[in-house]
Amino acid sequence: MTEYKIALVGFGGVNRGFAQLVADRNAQWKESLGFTIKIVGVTDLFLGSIVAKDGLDAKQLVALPIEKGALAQLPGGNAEAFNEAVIKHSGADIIAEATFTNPVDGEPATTFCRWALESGIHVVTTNKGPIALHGAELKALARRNQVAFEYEGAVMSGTPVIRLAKQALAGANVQGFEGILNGTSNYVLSQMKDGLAFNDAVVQAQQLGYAEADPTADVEGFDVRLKVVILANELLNARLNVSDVACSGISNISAQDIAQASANGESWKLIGSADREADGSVRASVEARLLPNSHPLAGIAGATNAVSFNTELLGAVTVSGPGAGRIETAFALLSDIVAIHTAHGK
Ligand SMILES: NC(=O)c1ccc[n+]([C@@H]2O[C@H](COP(=O)([O-])OP(=O)(O)OC[C@H]3O[C@@H](n4cnc5c(N)ncnc54)[C@H](O)[C@@H]3O)[C@@H](O)[C@H]2O)c1
Ligand SMILES: N[C@@H](CCO)C(=O)O
Repeated sequence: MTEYKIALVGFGGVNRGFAQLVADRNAQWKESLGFTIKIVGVTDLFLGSIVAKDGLDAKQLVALPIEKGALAQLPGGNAEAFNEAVIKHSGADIIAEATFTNPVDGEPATTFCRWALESGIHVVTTNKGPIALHGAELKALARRNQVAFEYEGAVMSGTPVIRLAKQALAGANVQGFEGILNGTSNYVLSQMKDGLAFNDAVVQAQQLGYAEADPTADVEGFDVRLKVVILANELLNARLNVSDVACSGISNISAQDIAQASANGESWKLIGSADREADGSVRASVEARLLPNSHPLAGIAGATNAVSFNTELLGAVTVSGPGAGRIETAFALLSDIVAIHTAHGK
């Protein structure tokens, strides 16, 4: 029986959700997935850090109060976040990286991924920054060190669109995609349709664990822009940079605009899209669009996301599912570990 030793880098909503899954389901995974998980380290800027080579009690971690330096309350814990020591020296086989997404330079998460990969440790991450901004370099580093770099949760949370499009649609020739790729902004638009004010809807999305640390990234389209870059580079072999993608958000859509759209049988949606052009180049954008209610993406409500892949052989293939949420995104980390087990497991 394989036991994976995991260190959690960032212990906010997603990695706490992952600890919750371990607490509730580890015994079940032994039967259904053929492995179990031992959490051997946690490090978080706010909570501190801890290493326990014999394993930490996942239930105890889930119950940890969200207080500055809280990990110091556990035996052997420290109020300081010794990120490098936890990543390199906790004895982990896999690092689960879930710190803040930095849409500007992807740091410090990219450095965390480099430390792990250079040390021969697999990385699973839900952080969009390292992949959108440094994906090619990190994938090459993983290959050189014969370890995995997996990031299914970076796009559409627990809904497995990256693997689905790369593996199950291989040969169908994806030519482009359009989708609702941000749970927070879609939640805000849905709540505004039901009469809630923009700012109150953003606060609700934060409370539900959907929003980025700075929700400007959600409502101004920056988060979708990272996801468009990730999907276009993965599926269309594009080499897009963030600056190649024209980007605007939903903050200028008023309650009146939404009411007017409803009266006309239309809905506002924040759409990220990319298409291969006749000359082989890829054009991508993020913008709010007014869709007729008959459009397949118009009825996608709340934090649900959906993406429609335009394929040469099948036409449109549309996938919809959770686009944000703590447990939903923690599931993506589990699916990455399953992929590692399939490719590298004994
Ligand atoms: N929440 C979601 O629905 C969701 C979905 C998909 C992807 N993501 C991505 O997953 C990541 C984690 O999301 P979350 O909701 O858990 O965020 P969060 O804000 O709840 O948690 C992030 C944690 O990282 C810690 N952190 C930040 N910088 C750090 C550093 N330099 N060193 C150590 N710890 C640091 C913070 O203290 C915080 O506890 C983000 O990159 C987010 O964009 C989140
Ligand atoms: N803040 C992001 C999390 C998922 O990447 C969203 O709302 O979609």
